Amino acid sequence: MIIKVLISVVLVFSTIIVLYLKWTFRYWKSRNVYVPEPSLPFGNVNNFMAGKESFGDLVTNFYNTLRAKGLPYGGYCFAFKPIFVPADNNLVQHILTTDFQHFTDHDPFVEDANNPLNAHLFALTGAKWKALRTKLRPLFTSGKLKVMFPTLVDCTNNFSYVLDEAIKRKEPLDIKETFARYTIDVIGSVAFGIDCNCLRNPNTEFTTYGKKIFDTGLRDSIIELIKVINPTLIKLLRLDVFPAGVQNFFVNIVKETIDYRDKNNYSRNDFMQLLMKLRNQELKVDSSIEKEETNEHVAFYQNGLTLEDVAAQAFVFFAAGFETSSTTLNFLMYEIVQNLDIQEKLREEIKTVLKAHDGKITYEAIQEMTYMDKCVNETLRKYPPLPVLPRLCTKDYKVPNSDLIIEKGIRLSISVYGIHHDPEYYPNPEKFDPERFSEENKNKRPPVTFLPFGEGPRICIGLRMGILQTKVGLTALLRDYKFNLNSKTQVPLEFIARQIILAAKGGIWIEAHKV
Ligand code: HEM
Repeated sequence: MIIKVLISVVLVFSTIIVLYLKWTFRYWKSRNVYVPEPSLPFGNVNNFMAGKESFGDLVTNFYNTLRAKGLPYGGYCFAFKPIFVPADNNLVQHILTTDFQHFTDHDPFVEDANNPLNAHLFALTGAKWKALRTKLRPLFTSGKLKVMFPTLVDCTNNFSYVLDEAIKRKEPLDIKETFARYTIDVIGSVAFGIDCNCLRNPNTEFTTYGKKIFDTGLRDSIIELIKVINPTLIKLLRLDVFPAGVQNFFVNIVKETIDYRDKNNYSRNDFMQLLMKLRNQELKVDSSIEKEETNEHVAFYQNGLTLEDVAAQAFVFFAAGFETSSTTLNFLMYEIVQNLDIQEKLREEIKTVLKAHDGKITYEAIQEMTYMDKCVNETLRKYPPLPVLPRLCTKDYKVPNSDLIIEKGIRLSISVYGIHHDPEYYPNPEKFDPERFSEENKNKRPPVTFLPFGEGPRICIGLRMGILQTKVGLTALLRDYKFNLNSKTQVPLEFIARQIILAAKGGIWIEAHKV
């Protein structure tokens, strides 16, 4: 009897879910917006949920379909939730910049005392985001970066340790691994004030937990699904957004660092010191910025950052900074081991510029390397580390030249990868051609067609730092070594399906030789 009742309850419950899903699948059709036919159980993301397709590929394919059909936008269904995808350049510009006040957030934010790391800049929403962004802005001025510059250069010293060892053993190198260890050394040092020394010792806790952040699997797809269905469920179900141990590791490191510096009156030129100043309210917010803010924001300024706020920001600098930059270096290397003429031209520029700076890698020398700038930009175009920009509609929005209203609460996916590979903006998009970024060619393209760092008020706050550490790493390497592609690398590349950040299947393997 009980079993019969249970079966009936399950049947009724499943029928309600199926009917509800089918009803939500009609969301876009009922508004005359193009949507590929959604199917049970997850609408248009069944392949993503099964790990067969990356989220980046999913959105890129959809963007390409919209462009092929000549449509300015379309929608897809992530289970219950309708997602909006703009494909028209003007509309993308409106969303990211002109009409930003309707799209201020990345994701709905879940405030949760059990997950203090959640309160980082990328995740925060509305007034809190704006207030914190204003507070953090002074940390990233070129003056501050110049002060941190010697740390970046110091971190390159250990490249030789890894490369010379590989040369001695006649072994190829998984270059992504080497670059990740370099960028962990840089960000660990500038964000946490800790000499991680990962290039010399690959088995530090920083490497383990750093990699864990991006070791995405089925668990992350499920968390993503729960976030899409209803983010507050994360809090209710007491789910940890980050893999086991990550939270404790980063919060404890920050506590220990702050305690040590406070007790020993010790200070360093790094982000941690600046964050500590914000905590103690020593770092003044620019008064012109303060005037722009509403009372709500000003009230938020009046409190310094809490220890958890500091931990969350140091964490996001680390998470957002190390994998993105090492990914850029990784794909840049992939291109220059196949285009040896470009590698040689880069090396020539490095030699010439460094000669004029007494052989030293200085901040000014890096700014003079214009060909390197083009190569880094072309890498970021062809391989944007974040292939999709997320946005949340925070205020109903009428799409220009259309009757469609994007309702508050609707999520958006902006296909950076799709735009960067759109032949209308970048003819022959699979060709690696740094000259696309000559001043003349840049000026020919419409705005918002180069989005590796996003755009508008929510643009990457660490943009200059990311570019700088990529260029410093590349300068040190090409000054001293030549590189070839090893046959272990899969050509053409395939991207790993479950990764949020673009990553090559099987890694990129290279052989190093002394110059
Ligand atoms: C090549 C390196 C990097 C790339 C490609 C990159 C890319 C991005 C992108 C695409 C966004 C989202 C922007 C948007 O929504 O419009 C972002 C946001 C962010 N990035 Fe980066 N990033 C890089 C390096 C860094 C570094 C070095 C740091 C810190 C030290 C950093 C910290 C952040 C933070 C805190 C945000 C959130 C900003 C906000 O929501 O206000 N990033 N980044």
